[in-house]
Amino acid sequence: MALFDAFAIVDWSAANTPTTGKDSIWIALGEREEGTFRLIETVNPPTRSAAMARLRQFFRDALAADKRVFAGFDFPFGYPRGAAGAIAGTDDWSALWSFFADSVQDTDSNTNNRFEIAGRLNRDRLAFAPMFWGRPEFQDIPGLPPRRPEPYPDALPERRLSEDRARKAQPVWKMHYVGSVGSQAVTGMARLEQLRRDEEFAGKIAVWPFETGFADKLDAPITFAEIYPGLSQIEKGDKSCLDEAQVETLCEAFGRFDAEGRFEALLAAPADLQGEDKRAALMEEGWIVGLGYRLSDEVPSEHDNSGIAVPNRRLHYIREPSRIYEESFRLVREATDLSRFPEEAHDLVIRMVHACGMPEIAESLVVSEGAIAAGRAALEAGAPIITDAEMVSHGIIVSGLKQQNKIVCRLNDPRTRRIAEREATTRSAAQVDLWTDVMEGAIVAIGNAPTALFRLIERIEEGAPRPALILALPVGFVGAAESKAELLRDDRGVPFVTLPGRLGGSALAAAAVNALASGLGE
Ligand SMILES: C/C1=C2N=C(/C=C3N=C(/C(C)=C4\N[C@@](C)([C@@H]5N=C1[C@](C)(CCC(=O)O)[C@H]5CC(=O)O)[C@@](C)(CC(=O)O)[C@@H]4CCC(=O)O)[C@@](C)(CC(=O)O)[C@@H]\3CCC(=O)O)C(C)(C)[C@@H]/2CCC(=O)O
Repeated sequence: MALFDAFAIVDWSAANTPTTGKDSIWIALGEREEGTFRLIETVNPPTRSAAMARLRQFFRDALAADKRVFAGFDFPFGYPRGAAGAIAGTDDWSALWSFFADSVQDTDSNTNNRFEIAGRLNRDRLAFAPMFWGRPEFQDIPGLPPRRPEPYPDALPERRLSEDRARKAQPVWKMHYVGSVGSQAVTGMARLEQLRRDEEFAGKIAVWPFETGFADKLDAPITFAEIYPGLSQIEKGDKSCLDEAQVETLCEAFGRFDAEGRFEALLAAPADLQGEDKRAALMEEGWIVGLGYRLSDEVPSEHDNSGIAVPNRRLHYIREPSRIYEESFRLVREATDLSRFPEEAHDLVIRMVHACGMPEIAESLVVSEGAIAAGRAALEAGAPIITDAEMVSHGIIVSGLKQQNKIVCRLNDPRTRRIAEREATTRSAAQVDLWTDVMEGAIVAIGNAPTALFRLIERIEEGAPRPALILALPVGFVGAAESKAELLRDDRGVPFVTLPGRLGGSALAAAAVNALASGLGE
């Protein structure tokens, strides 16, 4: 027998401004009718207030028609065990919801104080275990570090049991960055608790699994439950964004399961959730609909027992190259402090951070005065690009070199080996002696070998032709920091870009050339 007559599936967002489209709030609404299920409407409200207004109307209409509603929300309904006690004084989910309902200020235009709340909790109630982290790099929030601290506190668990089991789920303490759910949890719990307190709905809402004992008592007019679209493999298809596809697919899948009498199995406690773990799930951590549900043999699926089968089985990831670049550069900008660099160096910093995935390199990267202009002018004049390793050469996007600049690497020149043997040095350093004919006004990109940078400095001191720019990015433990320190001590009149210390690498050197040649485009 079907449990519900109407379904609302909500993809929540903690955005700070009114937002629509990707990464905003999406709500799919559906109804069961004569044994089948149909989607009624999918809406994309720009603010949390607008979303709640639409949901209220949906619930109101359902109550008036004596219909029972299932409402799934894609944010955590609880924190790892022990957190509710620390934050709200009682090991109980409802104390936590009350705490957020009373503390969160979330305006009709979406501005909210979620980061401040996390920072304040870290400073006082969670001072013994300041678990919250993640914020926009330049928003200074006392108590809330931008990145996950190392070492990370261990006085409270980092993950709920359900997050451990749903492999891709992120911990609720992470308030910012891709895939984070911490901010959604804070703003979401606050909004749902306010609805529970509202006279119109008080006593008519049950929160799964806390108040329903998983599937023991599913008779409330409205059931709220935590869902996680990551349990299913859903593709964007012809929808405007993945979020839209996810809410519609789950709404239809849940509605269909229920019409077939199979939805209760997704709400039941998994057989292997027992003892203290089950108690924690029921008291404070919560659970995710369908997590641990074993698909029956009649449903063909590639899933193991950690997922819900929906018709579409392709993994979800961004495939379009241009979108990957666009999204990546957007995230790099968000996470990187560019304020120290002149405008003209921004593309270079962004591309380098993009190449190694470490925004923190921007804290120590050195771009000497005039380096960017010198590099661009050299490329424009058709100067060659000299590299210490083939890897650097191969990382350079040739289509971005408007003057078809020559790329020179003499590591594998037969003469290099002979010099290396004669001088008892590396091939990387030996090849520098063969650069004389191309060095005047060139860009030298060193991404691997510290000995190549040392030898280049020696050659410049010996009076060899001067390059226009040195991209000094050797990497490693032997000589990398020392060779760069030598250049920083005295640049011998040649502009340079360098990253002090061990960090560097061929990819970074190639990315630096690519930024000079074509900015953030091809
Ligand atoms: C000591 C060397 C280091 N190499 C590192 C890292 C990587 N090197 C790779 C590869 C494939 C190559 N490295 C050579 C340049 C080779 N590496 C050395 C040398 C022995 C000495 C360099 C120096 O200390 O200045 C050097 C050989 C030489 O005689 O110059 C390479 C030429 C070796 C070879 O194939 O013969 C070769 C370059 C090939 C090319 O592209 O042309 C790695 C891919 C190895 C790997 O990880 O599998 C890696 C790439 C790192 C990068 O981003 O470029 C270190 C760690 C840089 C190290 C120097 C510092 C240290 O701590 O030891």
